[in-house]
Amino acid sequence: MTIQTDDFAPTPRVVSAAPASPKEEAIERALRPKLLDEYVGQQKVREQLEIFIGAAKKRNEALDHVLLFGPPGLGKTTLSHIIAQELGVNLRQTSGPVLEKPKDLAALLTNLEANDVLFIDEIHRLSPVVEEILYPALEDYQIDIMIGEGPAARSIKLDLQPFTLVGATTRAGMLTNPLRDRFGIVARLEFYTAEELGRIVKRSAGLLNAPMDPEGGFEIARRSRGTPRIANRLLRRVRDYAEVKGRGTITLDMANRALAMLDVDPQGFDLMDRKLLEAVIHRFDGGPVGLDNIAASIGEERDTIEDVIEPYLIQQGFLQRTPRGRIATLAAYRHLGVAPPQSGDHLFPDAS
Ligand SMILES: Nc1ncnc2c1ncn2[C@@H]1O[C@H](COP(=O)(O)OP(=O)(O)OP(=O)(O)O)[C@@H](O)[C@H]1O
Ligand SMILES: [Mg+2]
Repeated sequence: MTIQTDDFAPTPRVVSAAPASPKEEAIERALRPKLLDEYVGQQKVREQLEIFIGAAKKRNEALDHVLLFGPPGLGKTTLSHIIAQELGVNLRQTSGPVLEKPKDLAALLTNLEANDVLFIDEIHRLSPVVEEILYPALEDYQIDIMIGEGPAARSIKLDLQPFTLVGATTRAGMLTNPLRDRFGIVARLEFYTAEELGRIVKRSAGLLNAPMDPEGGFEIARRSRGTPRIANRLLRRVRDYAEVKGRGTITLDMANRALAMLDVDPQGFDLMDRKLLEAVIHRFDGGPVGLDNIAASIGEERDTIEDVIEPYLIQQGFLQRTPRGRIATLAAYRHLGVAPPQSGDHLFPDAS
């Protein structure tokens, strides 16, 4: 397999978890594991799916509907493809914002073959009218559609083939209850450990024919914000760097220098992460501060902060989410080399 490398074209955020360009999406597809066995990490989710998929196949039934949620780049789309592949059925793919009208969804549903997988990305963005026809489809494999217009309009019931809906969202909290209740399997994807990302980087380097020594690979893994998409992206950047500035092999030294150039710090934080922590510490005295104030202060969308930037900072213990707002922890002060305030009461909101 030959895969084009990225050049040094600047992207808005090198550790942004969203795919940067159509070109990057093509590379991602090439690096995507195809089978459950190749899917690294997420052990609990993998074990569950293995059992449920095995059982569904044995009974020749459709798998229960699956909801996948977690921050961008953790492998939701990848997993949806794997589910269809392991079931040995077709995958039809769409997304919440694309399905504008009930008939868009009806067309997809009526074309499904028995036990197929319908993947709806960003399912929290389905419009209410579309969501409405999804309910009976999920429950009874039936849809009600309107034929004709005005006084002559009437509703007819159509039977569907049994199918599996795989829904993906970065925010399970934004799903309506009736929709969430219709998923039999709910899988929350977690950030990956450095060791798991190390395995992903090693596999990708192999597919890209990029020579890499283990220390170089581990450094990339360690600084990838727990996210496979970022690991694969940093790998390609470091590979470019090693080709131009070194002898082509990704070594620890090459990784360190390339990552410094890309402003990815030893913790794996980039400029946006540091900007956020700095704002909370310097402009809001360490917090608590509300999301909207942080958003205004650093010039980012509230949603981006909530979906993309803060989950990792929170998981790593640099930021805390409290009912009164976000708080920078002692780890954040230390990381930025700022002396924590003398009275550290607000760092421990529960103690007051
Ligand atoms: N468990 C994994 N093992 C190996 N590679 C993975 C794994 N999960 C994700 N990847 C890699 O990371 C890339 C991004 O994953 P994917 O597109 O599935 O993320 P996503 O959760 O759908 O993101 P988004 O929320 O932006 O849609 C994939 O192309 C794949 O190469
Ligand atoms: Mg996706």
